[in-house]
Amino acid sequence: MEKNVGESAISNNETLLEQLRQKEQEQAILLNVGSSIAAARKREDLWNIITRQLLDLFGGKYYTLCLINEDGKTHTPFLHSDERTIRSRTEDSPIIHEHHPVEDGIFNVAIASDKPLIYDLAGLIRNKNIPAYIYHWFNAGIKEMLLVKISNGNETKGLLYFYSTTANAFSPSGFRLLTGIADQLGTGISNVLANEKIEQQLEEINRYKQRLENENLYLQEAQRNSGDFSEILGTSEEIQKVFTLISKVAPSDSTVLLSGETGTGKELAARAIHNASPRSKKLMIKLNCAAMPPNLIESELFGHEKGSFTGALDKRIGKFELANNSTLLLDEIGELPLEMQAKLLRVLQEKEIERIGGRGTIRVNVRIIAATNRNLEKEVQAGRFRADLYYRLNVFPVTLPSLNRRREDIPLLATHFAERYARNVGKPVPAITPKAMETLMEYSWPGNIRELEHLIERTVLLNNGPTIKQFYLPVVNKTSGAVKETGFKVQTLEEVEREYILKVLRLCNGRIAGPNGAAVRLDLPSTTLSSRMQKLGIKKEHYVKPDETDTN
Ligand SMILES: Nc1ncnc2c1ncn2[C@@H]1O[C@H](COP(=O)(O)OP(=O)(O)OP(=O)(O)O)[C@@H](O)[C@H]1O
Repeated sequence: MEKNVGESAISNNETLLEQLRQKEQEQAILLNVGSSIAAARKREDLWNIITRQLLDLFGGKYYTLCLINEDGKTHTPFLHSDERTIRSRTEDSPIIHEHHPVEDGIFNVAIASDKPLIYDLAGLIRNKNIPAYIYHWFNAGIKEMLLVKISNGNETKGLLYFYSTTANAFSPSGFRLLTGIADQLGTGISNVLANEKIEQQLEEINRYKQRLENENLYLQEAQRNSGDFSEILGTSEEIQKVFTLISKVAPSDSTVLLSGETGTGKELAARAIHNASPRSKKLMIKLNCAAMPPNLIESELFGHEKGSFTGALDKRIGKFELANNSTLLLDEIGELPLEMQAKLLRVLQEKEIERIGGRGTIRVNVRIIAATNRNLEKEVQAGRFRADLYYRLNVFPVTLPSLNRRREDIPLLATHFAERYARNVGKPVPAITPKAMETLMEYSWPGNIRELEHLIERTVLLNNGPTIKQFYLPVVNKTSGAVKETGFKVQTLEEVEREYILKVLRLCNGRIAGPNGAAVRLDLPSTTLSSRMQKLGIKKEHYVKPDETDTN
């Protein structure tokens, strides 16, 4: 009897010792895993801890860690085993599903329980209304599932599921350790989420910084260009009429519609109006309606909120907002797609804009100057331009004369450009001989002042000596302005480039950007192609048949 008492005392001691050892072991594990969790800053750190340490420790093969969403009604996988390693006969992977209901008969039960729960899957699927993911796991050969609630203090964050391919893999003896680790995971997850938020905010700040830098560059560029446009030259009666109109309209807030052939100085006139207006302290903002795909014009004009459409990675301030209390030049207004015409009209009427994806309207005070080389009246008759928008823009029309109609200004302009470009390249200013000037006077100037300017720039660069004796102009029939049939026509590189771009544009059905656009064929960024086209005076009507213009 005594011996028995002694034996049971020994065995009691051994049990106590065993329990003590187990507790010490658990504490060592808790300490080890706990310090790894405390050091975790990124999601992948936690993924590594669960995948490499916890699965083995508790006898699981796969796991999913789901967090309750802000709505409190759904949960979403936050971390899970590598999906490629899970082979299930159900094609539909529950892991990739974004939202699962909390009240699914399993999740809600497990988060309400103080202890971890073990489920036998074969038994579970005999019940009705079992969530789809249980079938998925069953089909992947899962026999048992262990669930433990994840909390941070009093806040229930979610649930950790362990899955085992063998029966009786999980044991309640590990519950104390598992609960301890789950608590640490709760804190670890909160840290990682806070860190992710900080990184996201930093990224956002960097993007804003980048955007501000871009806007700053744009403004600096506009400022630089405005220096070039400060003077409209000409003494002809035609240009004097324009001066009078500009000086009359400039001080007001009236909308101005500038028309005239390409290169006649519409943008220059717009800058002159702005510079002579009370808004001149602010920069004039310009949007070229033809130089970008129609779907981008809206966001260029009105801006967009981050994520408002695919590709809207950032919030963007539109030109209307940038031009607040200043002037907005809508260049090539005749190219504006009909749908955008309606939106522009609304803004002009309401004087408020709404960013794409924005929640409210923003009041703006913008003076509009529109420019076009199309005959807008004809465009209205052809149904390509809204009559109501035309009347709203045509408050104060100013037509810039073609160079043909102000030939007497050619010597003044040619001398001015020769001076400017010689100074630019550090050469002495060349004089233009009367004979050379005569050839300029005889030419038809389809590209107007821009063409004259480019010719002089080229000539100044190539010219040696103190005088320009000759200009290399396309050979034209003086009366008809047509090129002579000489078999071979010497063309400037710029003309060849112009023709070649036009050919490619026609080949691409007038498309500039996009996979089938001319920019791709020419291996150029579409913005570069658009600015080349602008420099070369290439207009839409040069490469799109009139009946196609509004569909392009
Ligand atoms: N009267 C002028 N005096 C001096 N330079 C001028 C004059 N008119 C135009 N220019 C010059 O000619 C070039 C073309 O002018 P601008 O860009 O204003 O023409 P545009 O009519 O707006 O052309 P587009 O319709 O092709 O946009 C510019 O470099 C400008 O400096």
